[in-house]
Amino acid sequence: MANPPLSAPLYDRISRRNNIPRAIELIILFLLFSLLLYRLLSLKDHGFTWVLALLCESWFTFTWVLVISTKWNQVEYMTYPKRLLQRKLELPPVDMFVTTADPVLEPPILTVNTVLSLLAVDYPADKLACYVSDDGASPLTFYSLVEASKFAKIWVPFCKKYNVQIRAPFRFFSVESISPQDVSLEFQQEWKKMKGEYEKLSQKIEDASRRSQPCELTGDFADFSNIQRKNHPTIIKVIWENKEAVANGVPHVIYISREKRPKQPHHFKAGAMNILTRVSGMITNAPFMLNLDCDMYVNNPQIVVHAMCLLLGVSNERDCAFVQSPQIFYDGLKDDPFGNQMVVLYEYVGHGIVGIQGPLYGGTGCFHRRKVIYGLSPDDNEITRKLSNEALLKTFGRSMEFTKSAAKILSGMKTSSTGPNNISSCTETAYQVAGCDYEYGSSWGREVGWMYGSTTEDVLTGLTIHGRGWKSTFCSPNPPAFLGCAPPGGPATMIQQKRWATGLLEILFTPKNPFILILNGKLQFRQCLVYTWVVLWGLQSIPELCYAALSAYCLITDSHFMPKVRTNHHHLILLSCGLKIFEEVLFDYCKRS
Ligand SMILES: O=c1ccn([C@@H]2O[C@H](COP(=O)(O)OP(=O)(O)O[C@H]3O[C@H](CO)[C@@H](O)[C@H](O)[C@H]3O)[C@@H](O)[C@H]2O)c(=O)[nH]1
Ligand SMILES: [Mn+2]
Repeated sequence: MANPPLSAPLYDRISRRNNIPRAIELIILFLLFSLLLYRLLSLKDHGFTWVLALLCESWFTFTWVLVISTKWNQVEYMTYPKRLLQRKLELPPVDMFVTTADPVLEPPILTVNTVLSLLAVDYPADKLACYVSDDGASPLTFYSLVEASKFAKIWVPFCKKYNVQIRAPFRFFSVESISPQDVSLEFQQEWKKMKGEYEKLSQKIEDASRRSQPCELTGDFADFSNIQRKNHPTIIKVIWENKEAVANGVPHVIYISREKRPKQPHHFKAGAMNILTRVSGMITNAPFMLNLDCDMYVNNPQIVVHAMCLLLGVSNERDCAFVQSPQIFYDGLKDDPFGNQMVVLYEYVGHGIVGIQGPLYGGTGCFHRRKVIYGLSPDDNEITRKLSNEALLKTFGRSMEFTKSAAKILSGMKTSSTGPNNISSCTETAYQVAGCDYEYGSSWGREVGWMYGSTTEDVLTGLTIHGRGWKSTFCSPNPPAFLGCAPPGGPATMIQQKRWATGLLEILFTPKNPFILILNGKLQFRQCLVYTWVVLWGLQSIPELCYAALSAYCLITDSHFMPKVRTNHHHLILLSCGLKIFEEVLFDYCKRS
């Protein structure tokens, strides 16, 4: 096939045809309204149960309206990495962030795999830097990363030479078995060697985790001696520096454990992300940033190029503040009984949001434009005012070096990755911006960076960005960009959902809540409905619980809260249930086919 012309678009935005689901959803809405009307008309003949049923059903109808609006225009993006590479542009630098917080709950071997998969992506290594934030200040995590970066020097070339698909070794060696027919002898030998080396690495980490200290706390490890997890100074270590800026080498690896003091708020992940942003701003200052949770590895090595198709390919930057990939989990339970895979959320609701103002920021698997994180609006008329020294110091804090680097980003100046031999010197100044009193009096967490005030900092941060008038895009290449590790179900899932429900409700009590943002006119009306649905998600449990309890109550008291079958309305209810089931089956069918 002939190559497409160089001017061919880097992506396509495709609207899904969903007329049948739309029709079904509208019929269900009609039936819900009929039920409400029926209840209202016959309310005086019944007592408390009907009032309660009416209240619950009103809530369900309200959320159904929000859901219909959300799912109405479903959109997909197709990206064409080959076209981007064909253009032979100089690809922009990307800073890659990984957050980890607890070496027990998040075993370092997982973090190591995430980091290795990032180091091995198909993108020029001299344009990449990987920053790991460790909120656990754990010498074990640091030790594991040091060992992993040694392994990376053979792993990365191996992956690139054989174009390995899965570049997180623990998955590669567990999923991919070599079949002698279709691979060369050379590959088989290297595969065995690599497997042996990876086993040695995991054994080392495993042994280290059994000891009270992974190794002697001297030399590079001296900073970890006599510290407490919640009370220690900043530790920044350049684990590996790609000194000669080799495009085929291993990207820089930098370890950061921010300062923690018992009385200072640390703002959980949002705080960690802001430190990563600042420290990387002092060192590589890439215009794009990818962030991953430590338990989510890169499953599609082309993902950075896919994301660049969107970030560089949009005719107006306003259409793409960030590129979000779906959260997909490996090794889920059969048939996903706890809904951990969030299939409906991403497949239907998610694609609907993509068709409005763009996907919500999901906290992981997302590429941000650094300048958007620095508070820029799509058509910022005040940029010169923002760039005055005084304004910069007020917004970004007292570091002159950092404000200089922020000014470069805000003014759109090209920031190349730092040349050879200067990363280590930058880390000296980076200590200042990682201290816990640095943000005091600045706009971090309020106007710039990841937002504080909610444990679901991701939704709040994305909302703030949409509230400034930006749109976002969705990138779901095949194979999936990233794969994560879902809680196994049971209590772990419940604790996580409780945290999300609380965090989402907290958003209502911040000045960035969707109802305030809509007033300034930049958050689109239907996007505001999406956020309303999302932040009220936790409250849905109240009417659901009441509705479920109603049937039990009616059984005990020998009453009823559903229209009696002998009345004329039973067919409506049956029809509504039937349609709902039909819709689910249809969706399931469409997805599988
Ligand atoms: O004080 C903290 C707490 C958490 N984390 C990291 O934040 C990430 C997410 O935390 P986790 O406890 O795994 O939360 P989940 O509920 O699994 O995460 C989902 O929900 C979060 C809040 O909405 C998002 O930030 C995440 O990206 C999203 O995957 C992990 O990498 C943690 O290591 C920190 O760095 N510091
Ligand atoms: Mn998690």
